[in-house]
Amino acid sequence: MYMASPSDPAMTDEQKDRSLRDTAVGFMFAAKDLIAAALAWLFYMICTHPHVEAKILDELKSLRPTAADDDGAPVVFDSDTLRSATYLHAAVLETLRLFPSAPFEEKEAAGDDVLPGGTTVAKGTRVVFCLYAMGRIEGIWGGDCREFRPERGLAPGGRARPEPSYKFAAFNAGPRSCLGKDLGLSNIKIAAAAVVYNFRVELVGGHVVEPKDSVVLHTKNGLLVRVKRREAA
Ligand code: HEM
Repeated sequence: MYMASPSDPAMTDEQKDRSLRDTAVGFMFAAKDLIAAALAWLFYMICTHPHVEAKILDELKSLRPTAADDDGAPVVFDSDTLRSATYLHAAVLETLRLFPSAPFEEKEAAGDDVLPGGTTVAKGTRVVFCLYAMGRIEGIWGGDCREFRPERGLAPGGRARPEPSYKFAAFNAGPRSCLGKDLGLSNIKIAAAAVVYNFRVELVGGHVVEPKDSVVLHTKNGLLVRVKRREAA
């Protein structure tokens, strides 16, 4: 698809090459860094919210694993099976709300415009906004916006309750939003489900976990954990 795109006839060959190169680099970063960062924060949340870990585990136990542990091999779940894991899905999105893997977003005004708050922006102005901060604004998420609460993303009865993309913008919104959203979420859930089901992950005592100031929201000092097989935990 990307070899055929962009199809804008006004683009020069050089611009097309550059667009293709940038997209390829984007895919590499997306597949590696954004998913890895999201997984680190998800496990930080799981370690610090044992009741969430218990709920994810209960949900996984209610599903049919893709590979059983008859021979002692770890149990895994595929993406089709995990489609009904709505609590795990909500926990991943809640993690991305508080710790968006891409914490900043940048836009350039295509023409003179006025932002909803009344600020005027002239054509060509670059506007940078911080998704990390947006996840912590009471006016957007309510008084408990700093709490990690997967239930926020669930309707009564446990069904997923999607938020508008302009409110939950971890995958960007509008025509340039993330093309790998479903694949990314699916990768995160497959990895998280396999680890949570088979292992107990505990933070190493005294290890300080805080965001690193960078274009991808990594943890500043990594995430030091102890991992134990569940039956031995
Ligand atoms: C947790 C995982 C991911 C997150 C949080 C994420 C987030 C984002 C964000 C915020 C953008 C907009 C960037 C910008 O405006 O400059 C974006 C764009 C994009 N993402 Fe992802 N992404 C993830 C995973 C993936 C994966 C796995 C792929 C592909 C395999 C992917 C492919 C892309 C592509 C191709 C774009 C550019 C779309 C365009 O400009 O038209 N992403 N992503």
